[in-house]
Amino acid sequence: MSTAFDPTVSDPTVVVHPDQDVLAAAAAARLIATLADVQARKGSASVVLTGGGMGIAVLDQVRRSPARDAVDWSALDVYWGDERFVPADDDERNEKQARTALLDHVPVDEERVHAMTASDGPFGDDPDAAAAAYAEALAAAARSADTATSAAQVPSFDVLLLGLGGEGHTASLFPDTAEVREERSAVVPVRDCPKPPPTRLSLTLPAIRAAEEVWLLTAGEAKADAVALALGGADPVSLPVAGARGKQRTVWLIDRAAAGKIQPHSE
Ligand SMILES: O=C1O[C@H](COP(=O)(O)O)[C@@H](O)[C@H](O)[C@H]1O
Repeated sequence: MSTAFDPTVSDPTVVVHPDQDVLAAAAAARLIATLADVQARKGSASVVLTGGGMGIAVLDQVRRSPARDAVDWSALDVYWGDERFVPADDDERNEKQARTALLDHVPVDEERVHAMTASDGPFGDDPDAAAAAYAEALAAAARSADTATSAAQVPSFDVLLLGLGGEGHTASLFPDTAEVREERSAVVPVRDCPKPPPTRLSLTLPAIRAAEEVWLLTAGEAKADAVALALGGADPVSLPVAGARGKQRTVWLIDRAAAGKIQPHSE
């Protein structure tokens, strides 16, 4: 699997901030401005949220920003790129963390908050059924969008946020797995994950690549090897984050420590 010379996705841009606090504040400002711009243009916007330390720190900064109500929260569709398949009130759940950091504090339309099902939800402890249900919800949203073709499996998300692990996972796509090779489904169940909790749900790389803008958010020296390898053109099967690209923009928003091993020619 490769993204080299793929005309349907964008080349990465890298923005390096001095430290993780500046990064979180700057990414929050960028997110507010981008969603407000999209809403001015189209009337509504969509965002795909991520879990992980930096993803949640950015939402926390959006909540704290005096500019946060530049976004019309009632005209925003909220999705997730991955979810830990645990009970709804488990602190590990990405949805719960996002609600605590931001969504519980802004007037989102709950009908437009599209969380992945929890393990105590309507499908019980069945990640296959939960993944299939999320895929169907995405396909239905794509069918109802003015700009989508009837064949679209997912909406053209306006902004899709991702984090990454030191071994190169992104969303819940881990290296050298069947899930990272998945070409047909938009959403997959993921079992036996090397990072706990072991069972998760994840968008696939083709679903991620349907986004207009993909933003990779990460900080710290522990991520520096993965960042450098991804920007150096690694194979997405062995380094999933290397395959995360947006149609219009792919932006790496990182701190100096995470940028420490980037080779000059790989930006
Ligand atoms: O488990 C997860 O981890 C990644 C990265 O998180 P980080 O805390 O190491 O930055 C995140 O992107 C993903 O959404 C989450 O489920």
